[in-house]
Amino acid sequence: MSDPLIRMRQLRKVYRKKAEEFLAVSDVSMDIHEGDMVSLVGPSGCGKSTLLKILAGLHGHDGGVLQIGGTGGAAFNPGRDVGMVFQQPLLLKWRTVIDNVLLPVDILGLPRKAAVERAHALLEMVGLTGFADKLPYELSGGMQQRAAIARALIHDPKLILMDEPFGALDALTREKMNLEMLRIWEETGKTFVVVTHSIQEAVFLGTHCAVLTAGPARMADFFPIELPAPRRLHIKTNAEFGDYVRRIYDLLGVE
Ligand SMILES: Nc1ncnc2c1ncn2[C@@H]1O[C@H](COP(=O)(O)OP(=O)(O)OP(=O)(O)O)[C@@H](O)[C@H]1O
Repeated sequence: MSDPLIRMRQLRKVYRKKAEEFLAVSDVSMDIHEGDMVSLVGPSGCGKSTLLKILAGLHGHDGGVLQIGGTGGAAFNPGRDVGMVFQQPLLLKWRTVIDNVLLPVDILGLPRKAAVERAHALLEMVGLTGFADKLPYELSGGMQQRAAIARALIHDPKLILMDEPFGALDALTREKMNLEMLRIWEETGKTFVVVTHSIQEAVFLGTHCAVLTAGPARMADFFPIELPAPRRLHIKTNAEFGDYVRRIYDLLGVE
């Protein structure tokens, strides 16, 4: 098998404030290969966002090993090689949808002409054809989040990090967005790491799942999810799906 895009071994992060120390992430070990869709699930405060911030290069780590980028390729540059999607779309309200999608291009100083073409193609891919010149307030919450996904892909990053991307959406829109996201993942072949509070969502989306626990912070398990592809909503009624969900409930100590 090829070298992983991301290798973590016993990764650890401590937040320090004056004399106080708080262990936010510990014992995180996993290999993430190109094209994987990894879901990170766990209770509030178990360090999911902290782990994403470490992968995004926004925080350092205090112990263990983190290697990103595999071997043979150019060095991994988080500014260029990571696309982020947050719980809120965080679109700039004075910029049109296409100009929001182009924001990373402007920030990174990349050539705009080719990027405009790519932005239109991405808007088509996320189902927003015809909305390029609208302002964010003219879009529904789900549509805004689609624009945020297009923005995360515009600079062709190697790694897409999503922090509770559908947490602010209603249940039905969230299920639709899960399907959309799987389609986008299949079309782009990119590597995704997705934080979720929802055990069902973690199982439905992931090729792999990392289960984190709090108090003390640690990784309880990391395992592949071998459910039929392409995933369709009805697999949620399969016994195998239920087995994965139960495994996570057991790891989290939920009766
Ligand atoms: N900058 C910081 N300084 C100090 N402590 C922090 C900081 N950021 C997070 N923490 C603490 O680290 C722990 C992990 O936080 P983190 O945001 O990574 O958890 P999470 O699993 O993403 O939580 P949630 O699901 O509620 O978003 C929490 O107890 C939090 O209070």
